[in-house]
Amino acid sequence: MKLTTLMETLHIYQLTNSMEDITINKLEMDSRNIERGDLFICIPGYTVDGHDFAHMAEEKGAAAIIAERPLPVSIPVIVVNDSQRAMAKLANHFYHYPTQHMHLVGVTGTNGKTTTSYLLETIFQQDKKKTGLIGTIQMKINNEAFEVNNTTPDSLFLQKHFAQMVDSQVENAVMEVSSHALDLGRVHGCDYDVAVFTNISQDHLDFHKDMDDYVRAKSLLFSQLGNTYKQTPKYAVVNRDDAYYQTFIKSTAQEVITYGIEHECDIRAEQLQLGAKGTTFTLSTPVGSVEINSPLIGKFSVYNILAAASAAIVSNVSLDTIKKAMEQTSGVSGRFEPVLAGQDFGVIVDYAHTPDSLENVLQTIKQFANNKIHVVVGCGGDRDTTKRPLMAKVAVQYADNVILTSDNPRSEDPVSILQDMEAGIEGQAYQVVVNRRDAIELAITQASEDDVVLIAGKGHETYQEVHGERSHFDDREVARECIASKM
Ligand SMILES: CC(=O)N[C@H]1[C@@H](OP(=O)(O)OP(=O)(O)OC[C@H]2O[C@@H](n3ccc(=O)[nH]c3=O)[C@H](O)[C@@H]2O)O[C@H](CO)[C@@H](O)[C@@H]1O[C@H](C)C(=O)N[C@@H](C)C(=O)N[C@H](CCC(=O)O)C(=O)O
Ligand SMILES: Nc1ncnc2c1ncn2[C@@H]1O[C@H](COP(=O)(O)OP(=O)(O)OP(=O)(O)O)[C@@H](O)[C@H]1O
Ligand SMILES: N[C@H](CCC[C@H](N)C(=O)O)C(=O)O
Ligand SMILES: [Mg+2]
Repeated sequence: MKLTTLMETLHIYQLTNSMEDITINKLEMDSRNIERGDLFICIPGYTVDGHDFAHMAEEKGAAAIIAERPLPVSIPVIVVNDSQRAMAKLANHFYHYPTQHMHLVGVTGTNGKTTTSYLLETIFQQDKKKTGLIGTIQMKINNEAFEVNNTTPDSLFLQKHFAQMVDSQVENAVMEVSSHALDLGRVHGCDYDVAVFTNISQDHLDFHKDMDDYVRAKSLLFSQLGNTYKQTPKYAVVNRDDAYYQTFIKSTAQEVITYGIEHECDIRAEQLQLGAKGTTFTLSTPVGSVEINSPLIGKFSVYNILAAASAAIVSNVSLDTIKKAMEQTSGVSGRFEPVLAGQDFGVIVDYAHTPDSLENVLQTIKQFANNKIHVVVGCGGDRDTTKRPLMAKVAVQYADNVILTSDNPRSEDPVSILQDMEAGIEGQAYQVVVNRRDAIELAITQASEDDVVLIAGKGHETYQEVHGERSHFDDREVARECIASKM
């Protein structure tokens, strides 16, 4: 694309050199990936400043640079106030506004985004749609999976892959929208048709200054809904049972659909029966009622089903299709995933890494457990430190045998993370085993018939990051190995 054409989307900028006759090969925010003819966008990051790599980009053949200040290079520099924001607009323009050509659902909230997104993808596939999905575990285009580094990647990645989805005839896409992404403008220009709110509880207070700031960031998905190009109806899908529901409703000028269990709302789960092997309820909606028999377990799973079903209903999917999809799905990788290796006790791997999700999962296990509950849990390093004592407190409140261990300590000292966790425990018994494999092994060794071992925090993850080094680690694999050596 001609640089002059690309720049039509930016209205306020200064230019240090003529940009006539420059053709842009692709947009790039990382100097290490620059190829001849690319437009390099300098982003001031949390670790380094992209402006410091302008020389490298020039040497590698960049045709021009977007920056927040003039730079000593000989290629044209286009100076903007906010290069993240400019990048989102340029990426959208460069890839021809791909989200205008699909039905796009964004899911935000503290817990349940990944699960709700997968449930919705299953419903859309049951509805015979070509689908796209972007989230914590991976990106999917129809049934092909691709790796992602963030739950909600940067705008360049997003628009590029939305364009790939358009090329693959994707009709319906669903994505998780993290509070970081909303705050950093990664999703500016994404033309959502439906915004879904799951719930709010404490997380990410390292990044956001307090809960109000965190909720404000999440609510941007709703305030920005319809703030785009496609003139189609937009819907805000809101959990009526969450304490913050009003904030999300008031943030949007679009049509609101509420869902829930406890309160009067548009889409509701009635005659709810929570069982150890699955859940049954009547999905009561403005377009009729249908009975759902889901293999998913726990009240929190019902909320995820309701969120997905509500988004599907406003996306014109029939109740019959929703029912079929919800009865066939076997759940999401690493979310309340049982490890079945012939043992006479239960082992569950779950991605609970917040106080609220840990409490939900332990409450669910407690409801059905016939014997002792063991929990192996840690907290991530370089993340919200205030959730550490709270997670430990929840663990001792519900479990009979608590083993505190390492999650992904990242750059932090594993022992000091554990000390932060221990500060939340007053008087109750617990064990500390720094090495995660040893901790899992201990729990499995100590488990007796009909006990349940919950291995929390890492779910689908297939690595562990200790002292900044990543190595292969999969809770499910380790659990299987420990069960095998016990038998
Ligand atoms: C705090 C944060 O969000 N960081 C994100 C940010 O990284 P950063 O600011 O450290 O980037 P940086 O390394 O300083 O680099 C700045 C710029 O210089 C460029 N650069 C750098 C080196 C070089 O040699 N040349 C060069 O051009 C980089 O490409 C970049 O454009 O930009 C990166 C690229 O987009 C992100 O991958 C990275 O996410 C990191 C991995 C991260 O951990 N983010 C978490 C906090 C996050 O965003 N989580 C949310 C929510 C998770 C959930 O609850 O589900 C998510 O959406 O994933
Ligand atoms: N609706 C819910 N309410 C509370 N807890 C939930 C809910 N759904 C799932 N959980 C718990 O939270 C964990 C994470 O679920 P999920 O991956 O779906 O959430 P997420 O919002 O995508 O998380 P992340 O922010 O890490 O991407 C699950 O393993 C489970 O323990
Ligand atoms: N999206 C979350 C995932 C946390 C998962 C946990 N295993 C950890 O590494 O802290 C985060 O980046 O904070
Ligand atoms: Mg997720």
